[in-house]
Amino acid sequence: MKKYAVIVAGGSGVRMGNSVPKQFLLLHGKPLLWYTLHSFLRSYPDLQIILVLPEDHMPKGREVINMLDASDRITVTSGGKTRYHSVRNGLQLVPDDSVVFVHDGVRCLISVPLIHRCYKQAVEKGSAIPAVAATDSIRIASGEEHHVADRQQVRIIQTPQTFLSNIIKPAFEQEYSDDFTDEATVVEAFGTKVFLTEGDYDNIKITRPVDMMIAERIIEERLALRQA
Ligand SMILES: Nc1ccn([C@@H]2O[C@H](COP(=O)(O)OP(=O)(O)OP(=O)(O)O)[C@@H](O)[C@H]2O)c(=O)n1
Ligand SMILES: C[C@](O)(CO)[C@H](O)COP(=O)(O)O
Repeated sequence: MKKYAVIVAGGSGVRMGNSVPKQFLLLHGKPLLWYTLHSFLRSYPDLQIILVLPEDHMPKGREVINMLDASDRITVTSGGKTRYHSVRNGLQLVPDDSVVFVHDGVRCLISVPLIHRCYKQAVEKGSAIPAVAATDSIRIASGEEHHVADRQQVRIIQTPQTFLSNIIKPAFEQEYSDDFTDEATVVEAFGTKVFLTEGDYDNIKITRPVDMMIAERIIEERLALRQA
């Protein structure tokens, strides 16, 4: 099977509150997006990347690609109004008969074993949606009202959400809905069941400044382990 990763890095990072979009912020001296691309490039030698970038930050994105010396494996396209539109732009460049990983550019701690697990399950079942169990108490709230939910039943959803191309590409031809928070919701709305797989607690999405501190620490630990 051909392997394609659509890495969406077309957002502006409002919640991070920095004038530079968070995907270009430095972690241990390298842009956050560098780590994401590096892990996917390492995962399979025959994997191609479609990198979705903000229209007005293309040169910054190209700088990151040049740092990786893998321009023959990375194709760039521009982002859309929402994450859904950015994913759709990326998918247009994915050929049929492929396995497609859709991954947040800002989940920079993605591990190669997780990428392999998603690939294997997507080939077997058509999809692999990484998920981890909730570790906090959970309440469902509506205005002033709220009630406790059984956290054993709650899963926190991550990326790379991985699909056979003949499942995900037609699903993204649907009209956009605000309910589309990830690829799983789009594919389900199209009438196809999706399958979860074990995610990874380190695979956090860098959303707010505190996430940068956590990621910096995890990267330092990984480097120390490699040097030991
Ligand atoms: N129009 C958009 C919005 C988001 N993303 C990407 O989707 C991933 C997850 O989104 P999120 O964390 O929400 O990123 P931002 O939209 O940049 O952040 P915020 O919502 O705080 O503005 C990020 O890699 C982001 O760059 C994208 O490609 N195109
Ligand atoms: C796709 C996702 O990363 C799964 O957890 C998440 O839904 C993206 O969230 P966003 O903050 O709305 O972009």
